Amino acid sequence: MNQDSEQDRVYSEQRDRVGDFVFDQQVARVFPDMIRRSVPGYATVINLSGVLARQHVQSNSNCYDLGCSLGATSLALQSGIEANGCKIIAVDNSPAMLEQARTRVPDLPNRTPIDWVCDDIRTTPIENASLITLNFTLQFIPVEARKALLTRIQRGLRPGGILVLSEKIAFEDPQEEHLQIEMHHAFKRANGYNDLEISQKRSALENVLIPETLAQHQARLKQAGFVRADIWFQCFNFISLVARK
Ligand SMILES: Nc1ncnc2c1ncn2[C@@H]1O[C@H](C[S@+](CC[C@H]([NH3+])C(=O)[O-])CC(=O)[O-])[C@@H](O)[C@H]1O
Ligand SMILES: O=C(O)C(=O)Cc1ccccc1
Repeated sequence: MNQDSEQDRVYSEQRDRVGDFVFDQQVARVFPDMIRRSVPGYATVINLSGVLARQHVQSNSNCYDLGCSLGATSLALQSGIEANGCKIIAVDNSPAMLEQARTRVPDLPNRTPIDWVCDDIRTTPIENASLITLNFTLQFIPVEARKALLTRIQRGLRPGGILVLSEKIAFEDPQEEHLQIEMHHAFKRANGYNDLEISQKRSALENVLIPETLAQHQARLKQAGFVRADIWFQCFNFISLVARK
């Protein structure tokens, strides 16, 4: 079990009706354990976001962590940033998540400051950015709103700026889709989730987390004005892309 959170048992009891997944207090309390046991490669993607920050963050610029949850990515960015005069703006619209993020992450002197903002990433202002992360967040935005958000992100980036986009993806080939999902479920089982937990959470996420294919992501990033978008990480049906302005 993760040292800094309770064990995730949210879907362990049989439910008559499984409602839509929400980022409420019950989820916020167990979130580090839930995401570590559910997303293959999560720690790698988050830690390496810090390496990309070291490489790309420009002095006197902003970094945005969109859908920051408890602030894991913001902390990695803070450790990675070497440039001076920067600010990290961590945005999430779940009050339960942000409340915990604010208490968990200490305000350290001589480090890039983190502003915690409770807001909808579809409308929050984005400006003077050299690095923006969407780590496992775009998948929760309604599909029809994704292009407008990516376009605003592209416009908020400085020349040379990057977007780190990490997502659960779908596959065009139904056989590959099936094999990847089976491997993901095997990963969850290996991490102690039972079949009831896996299937109830799957139902809860069905209308809430909408994965798209790599081709759909890359085409839309181009439409939003990014010059290229390259995969730098994949584990089963989870990927991370770096998109360049
Ligand atoms: N419209 C929205 N506006 C703001 N926040 C939103 C919105 N929709 C969803 N969220 C927020 O996006 C986050 C997604 S979790 C990100 C993990 C994190 N990046 C991490 O590095 O640990 C991923 C997951 O749970 O799989 C949640 O905190 C939501 O409240
Ligand atoms: O659990 C899953 O199947 C996921 O796709 C990842 C996830 C992790 C944490 C909250 C919601 C979804």
